[in-house]
Amino acid sequence: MPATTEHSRGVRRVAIAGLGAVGLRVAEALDEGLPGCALVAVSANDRVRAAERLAHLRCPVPVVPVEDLEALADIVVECAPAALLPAIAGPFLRAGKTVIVLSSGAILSHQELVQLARAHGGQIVVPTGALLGLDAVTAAAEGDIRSVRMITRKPVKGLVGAPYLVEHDIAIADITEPLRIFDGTPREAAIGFPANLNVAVALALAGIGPDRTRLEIWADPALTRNTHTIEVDADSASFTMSIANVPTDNPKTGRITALSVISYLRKLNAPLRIGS
Ligand SMILES: NC(=O)C1=CN([C@@H]2O[C@H](COP(=O)(O)OP(=O)(O)OC[C@H]3O[C@@H](n4cnc5c(N)ncnc54)[C@H](O)[C@@H]3O)[C@@H](O)[C@H]2O)C=CC1
Ligand SMILES: O=C([O-])CC(=O)C(=O)O
Repeated sequence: MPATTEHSRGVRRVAIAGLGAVGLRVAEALDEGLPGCALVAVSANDRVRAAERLAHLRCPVPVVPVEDLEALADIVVECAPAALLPAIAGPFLRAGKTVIVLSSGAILSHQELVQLARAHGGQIVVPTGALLGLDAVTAAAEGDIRSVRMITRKPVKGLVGAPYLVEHDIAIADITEPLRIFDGTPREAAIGFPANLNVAVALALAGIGPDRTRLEIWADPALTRNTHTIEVDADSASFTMSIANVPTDNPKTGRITALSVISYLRKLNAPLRIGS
């Protein structure tokens, strides 16, 4: 029997759960064509509106409830509100399939999903998303990382309404100077800023974990972009990296987030694959 090649593996059927800033952009890229991948279905909160948002695609796909996605697809891109992560990921992992998780903060409170993946041969993929350099951090983690620190600066409108601000009675709507609103760990931030700090949890999972990684969050009225700076000190290297994200229509989400998913899907079948 001939060896299986990339070419003969067939097309991977991709579903998208959540048709917001990330989901629609990924759907458009799949519709334009990513070699070896085909968009087969999406889930959305409002099915009529979702069908309208998909109407410009060359090949519109069905809009189905999240529980119906697994029967239709090999891979699901989770880009929905964080609370839906178990409902979206569970069926795919139980079937030994792949889940690309954007709401990475929710992984911390749903470790059972990692157990499910282990038990059934599935895989949870956390793409670099709105961050950068997770390849360097995971490489450094193969050695000894002494410290990881992240400083996030966001425009006010990217932070308003976060549960941490409400609970601690921190008003940022009228600030005129940058204000440090949080100094703690990604584990604490995942609870206090569920729609803002997925990147900090991804960094923590890549490096030294959600309790040893240090995180500061600043609200900055002069900023128009979400910016993240990472400082890593390891026995293999020290590095500092920064990214300033152009927001999408959703001020909490940078444009590069969807592009990170698209590049991951493109790499799945690429004859030359750059970056780990
Ligand atoms: N890992 C990373 O680097 C980043 C992660 N994120 C996270 O990714 C996720 C998606 O982000 P965005 O696309 O910006 O959010 P979004 O708010 O623009 O879109 C989420 C979509 O999910 C839909 N939805 C709500 N209930 C649903 C249901 N029951 N079934 C299916 N869909 C439902 C909403 O209608 C909305 O269209 C969020 O959790 C966000 O925090 C965002 C940016 C960066
Ligand atoms: O962390 C997130 O979920 C989003 C974010 O900061 C960004 O887009 O820059």
